[in-house]
Amino acid sequence: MTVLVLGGAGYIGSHMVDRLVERGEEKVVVVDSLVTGHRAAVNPAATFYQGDLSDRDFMRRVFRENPDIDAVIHFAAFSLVAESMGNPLKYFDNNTAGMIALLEVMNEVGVKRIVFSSTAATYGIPETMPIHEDDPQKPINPYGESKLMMEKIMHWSDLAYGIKFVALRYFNVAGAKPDGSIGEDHNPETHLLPIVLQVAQGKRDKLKIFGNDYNTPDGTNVRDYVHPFDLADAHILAVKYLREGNPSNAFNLGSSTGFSNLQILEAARRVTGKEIPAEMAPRRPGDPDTLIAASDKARTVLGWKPQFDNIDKIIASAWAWHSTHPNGYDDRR
Ligand SMILES: NC(=O)c1ccc[n+]([C@@H]2O[C@H](COP(=O)([O-])OP(=O)(O)OC[C@H]3O[C@@H](n4cnc5c(N)ncnc54)[C@H](O)[C@@H]3O)[C@@H](O)[C@H]2O)c1
Ligand SMILES: O=c1ccn([C@@H]2O[C@H](COP(=O)(O)OP(=O)(O)O[C@H]3O[C@H](CO)[C@@H](O)[C@H](O)[C@H]3O)[C@@H](O)[C@H]2O)c(=O)[nH]1
Repeated sequence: MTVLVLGGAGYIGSHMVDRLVERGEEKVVVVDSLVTGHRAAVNPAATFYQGDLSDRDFMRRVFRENPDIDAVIHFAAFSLVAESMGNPLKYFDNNTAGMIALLEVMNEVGVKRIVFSSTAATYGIPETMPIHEDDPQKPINPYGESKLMMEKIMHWSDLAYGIKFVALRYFNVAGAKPDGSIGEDHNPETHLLPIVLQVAQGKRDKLKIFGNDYNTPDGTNVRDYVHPFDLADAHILAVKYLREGNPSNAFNLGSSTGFSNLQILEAARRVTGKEIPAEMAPRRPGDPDTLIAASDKARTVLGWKPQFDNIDKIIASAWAWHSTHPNGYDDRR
């Protein structure tokens, strides 16, 4: 059997590919346009194709050349909340329209299983915390809306074409392979933890904390952090779940513990031993106050057991990457 990983040169996708290759149970094929990803992040044991998943002819060729593909794991999307507020069509085009093109080709070639990156951003401003999978999904930014549309498209494609899906709604992803060989390298970087660690490295002067007047204990946003290896394990379990003939489903993936932006800063100071200067700044548009997952459904139904259950451990793994790769993959285009 072969698994096709879309977006496997990206931050989370590269950890997925690495995990699949090290597990050694199936062949791994990667498709990535490298629009935000890095060729060097892809484990060399995987077969790599550079191209855009919305290019139907290209995707037909990938499936033709790899006839044993029986499941697709789909990470390839744009994912920046703030950017999506200013340029929503970029998100509906790459994320939502990309999903339509992909499902068309999957249906044509008869591949009927897909595990896909959804997000906590589909819930918008939750009415209760922690967030359960059947809570209302009312996104407050175009990124979250683009992902919710992808979930709905998959629902109807299941009914019409029998393409079974698992939507994995990640909360905030942070950390890296603990040996420091792969990690997070976005340009521009907008995520909290890599920015905090770039300040620790001396690459930035200070952290700007976006808003301290939220309805949270210390006024800064609260988020739930999950490690990419734990996500990768959940994807492996989700593929198994679909191969066993189970129905389409959606699962939250988080630690069920919230950390405020100030708590992340304090933890990073503790782990790195660096001062990490910071200042308060205005709110960033599109940020909900608090996002914390109820993730017992993934534990019960999929048998998911996250290993990175401690924020210091997650931050230490990210620091292993940042401190040894001050310029990331060093392949700026
Ligand atoms: N990072 C997070 O905290 C987080 C949280 C929730 C959900 N997600 C989702 O997880 C997925 C991966 O996120 P990431 O942080 O690794 O992002 P990333 O930008 O590092 O990775 C995305 C990868 O997909 C590729 N790609 C994008 N559009 C493509 C296209 N049309 N065709 C082919 N390749 C394409 C990019 O080149 C990149 O390698 C995304 O779908 C994102 O929405 C991320
Ligand atoms: O320089 C910075 C960067 C971020 N933040 C704050 O840090 C928190 C986390 O922000 P960020 O790391 O950008 O993640 P989110 O915007 O919460 O979004 C991430 O987590 C979501 C799920 O919760 C996913 O859907 C998105 O794809 C992913 O980017 C937010 O309160 C930000 O305002 C700062 O204060 N200063």
